[in-house]
Amino acid sequence: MAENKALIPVHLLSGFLGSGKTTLLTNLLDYYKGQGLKPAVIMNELGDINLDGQMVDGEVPMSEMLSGCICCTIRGDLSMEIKALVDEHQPDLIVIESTGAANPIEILDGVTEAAMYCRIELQSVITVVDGPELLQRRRSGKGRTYKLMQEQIRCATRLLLNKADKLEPEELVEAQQLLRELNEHAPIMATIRCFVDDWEWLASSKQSAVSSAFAAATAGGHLGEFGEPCGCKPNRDHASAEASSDKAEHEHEHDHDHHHEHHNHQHHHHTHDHVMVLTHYLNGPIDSEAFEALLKGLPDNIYRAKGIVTFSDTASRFLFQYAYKETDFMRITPQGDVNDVAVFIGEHFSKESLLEQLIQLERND
Ligand SMILES: Nc1nc2c(ncn2[C@@H]2O[C@H](COP(=O)(O)OP(=O)(O)OP(=O)(O)O)[C@@H](O)[C@H]2O)c(=O)[nH]1
Repeated sequence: MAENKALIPVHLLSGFLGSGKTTLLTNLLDYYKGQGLKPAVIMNELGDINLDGQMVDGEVPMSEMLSGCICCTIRGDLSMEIKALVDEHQPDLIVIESTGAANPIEILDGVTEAAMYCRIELQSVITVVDGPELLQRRRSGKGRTYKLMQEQIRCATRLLLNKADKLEPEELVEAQQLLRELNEHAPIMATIRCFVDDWEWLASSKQSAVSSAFAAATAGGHLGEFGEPCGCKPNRDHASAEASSDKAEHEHEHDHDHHHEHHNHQHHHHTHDHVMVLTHYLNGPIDSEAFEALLKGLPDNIYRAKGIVTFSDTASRFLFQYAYKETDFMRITPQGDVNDVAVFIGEHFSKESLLEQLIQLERND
């Protein structure tokens, strides 16, 4: 009988841009599949392409929520996506990877709403913390990004202190102490590439994650009325020439301020001027050295980039990742029909000058 069926656990992966959420997701999926379980995934991207989805096994049922942030602009769709996944695939569990700019407290609303339509239960909010970046942001002052990182930490029922390979022992202790100050309850594990010895520990959570995350986030008056607004800017800039007319439309659509009605709350104001996204479709192969030089020369306020590129000097295609000055290239054969594309995420950077550099790169080949 339906009433006796166990609830489907939902795990929410949170953490700032480039902290390691997709790395964790692929590890977690391997673990679940090894256990003979059938996971399903919801991936959310600010841009209109899901590059991270390329990292996920094609057999895993996946719902892609693009061009917006599930904590605000497309939050209303989240519960419907969860219901559709459950109805269509009957997964044993669902993992949601939010955008790095999302405030998880807002997503919890979407998940609780979904619980009204299908038998699911939020079991954990796992926040992946980029250790070096957290310390760097703490030292350099109290910007909005740092505030958002703090909120993501406060909401967690489990904390992964990731990129431990880039921390000195005393920095590791400092970061652990900071996490403990921000979140008294969530167990903390230091990781390299989000590798966890005990996956059972990571995915299980005795208390109801919704109530503990809400409680942690609102404890001691840390949050304002709703906490820090998310850092996402849903304004997609399609830099390709073909998309330029589209672009004006998107800017018109999204540049005004958004007001959202929250359950049991008054209006909340998302300013949406924090994180910017530039998506540029490349019109052909580019020179690998020139591209690496471009990435190397990116200004500090572009902290994340990713994409798929074809180099004129090598045969295969590459998935590239850039996070806080570190670059990774991985040879791939993309699933489906995927264009060469580069996505840049940062704060208040000049899209025009970056676009100029990209066009120059295309011209030179
Ligand atoms: N040095 C180091 N690099 C890591 C570690 N974990 C992940 N990375 C790298 O950091 C980059 C970002 O990792 P992702 O897993 O894509 O991060 P993400 O949080 O999903 O990024 P967004 O989707 O942009 O928010 C990739 O190049 C990873 O290979 C780590 O522990 N140490």
